[in-house]
Amino acid sequence: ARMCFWMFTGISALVGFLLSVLRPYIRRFAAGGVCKSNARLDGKTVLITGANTGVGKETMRDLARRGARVIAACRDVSKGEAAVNEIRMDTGNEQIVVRKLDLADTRSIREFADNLLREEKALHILINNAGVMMCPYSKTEDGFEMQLGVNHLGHFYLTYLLLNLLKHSAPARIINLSSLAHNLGWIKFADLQSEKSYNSGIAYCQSKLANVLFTRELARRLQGTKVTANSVHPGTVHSELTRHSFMVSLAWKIFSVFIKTPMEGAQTSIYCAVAEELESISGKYFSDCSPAFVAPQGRNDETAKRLWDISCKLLAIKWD
Ligand SMILES: NC(=O)c1ccc[n+]([C@@H]2O[C@H](COP(=O)([O-])OP(=O)(O)OC[C@H]3O[C@@H](n4cnc5c(N)ncnc54)[C@H](OP(=O)(O)O)[C@@H]3O)[C@@H](O)[C@H]2O)c1
Repeated sequence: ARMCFWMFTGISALVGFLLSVLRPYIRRFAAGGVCKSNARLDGKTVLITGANTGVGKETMRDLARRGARVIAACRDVSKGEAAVNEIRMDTGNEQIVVRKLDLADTRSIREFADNLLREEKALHILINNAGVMMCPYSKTEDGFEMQLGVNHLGHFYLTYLLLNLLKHSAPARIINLSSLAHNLGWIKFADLQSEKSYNSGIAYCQSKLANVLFTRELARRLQGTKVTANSVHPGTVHSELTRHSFMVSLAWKIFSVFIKTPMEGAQTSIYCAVAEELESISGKYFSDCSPAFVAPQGRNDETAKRLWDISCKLLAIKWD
């Protein structure tokens, strides 16, 4: 027992020492790609969902610095106001507004879109960023499983309602926050809403795969419109996303040296929003500001079309 104790202590000390020496190098590696574009966004309007915290907030900070008018769509307006006030002070940009949007309620999405269409003359960049991960089983106001409902169906519906404005404002860009987790996902057509069995991890991966498939099919349908659609993996990022899973939250803390800050995590969204070389690139999936590997199930056009049709049916919309 004494030998085990000393071995454990020795190995821990060695690992601790190595980590402290290597920390700056690991951090540089973990930070990933950086958006190098200096493009300005004066006169452009950007909408970011879930902009009050995490990746969305840092994306807002950067795009506000570039002069954009930013609409921060948040389900909790007071949290949104706090984030926006901080960013107004930080960037000097006074053209940032908060609007209420609950993606777990199609009535809220409709109200949000109606107001936006009344108030805004143009929309150049839509960033479907909000997300929920591994929450206990629950349903949205419309009875959809929460992760599918918020991460996929909510953004699908929002995009549908705002698409004409984006087309009128073209060139315009749509950016959907997906995840590396899409690799582990599959679309459970026989039990899309996880009514027969629910696993919070499987449901999250399914919703993130749905983001990739939606982007793919949307890009195909948008050909020739000068509206592009791409999806993004922000990296593994310190944020509030892990709030529902103690184990994931613990893992994030233990491996924190490998995990991006929200500003590092925002780089790929920012890149997709502003990079000049992406003006006509559509239907791709990006990570670390570069095109990245898409799992075979995320490249399946049949699945993408089937998911599209089912999403329209669930939302009772006709989107040809
Ligand atoms: N963090 C990562 O490691 C990671 C990795 C891969 C992909 N992603 C993706 O990146 C995106 C941003 O995640 P994050 O890390 O920044 O997470 P976060 O800090 O938890 O932020 C998520 C945002 O979504 C909002 N939201 C949740 N449910 C909503 C609803 N029903 N209606 C409207 N807004 C809602 C949250 O609002 P409240 O503050 O009011 O809850 C919050 O503003 C997500 O789509 C996530 O899946 C993150």
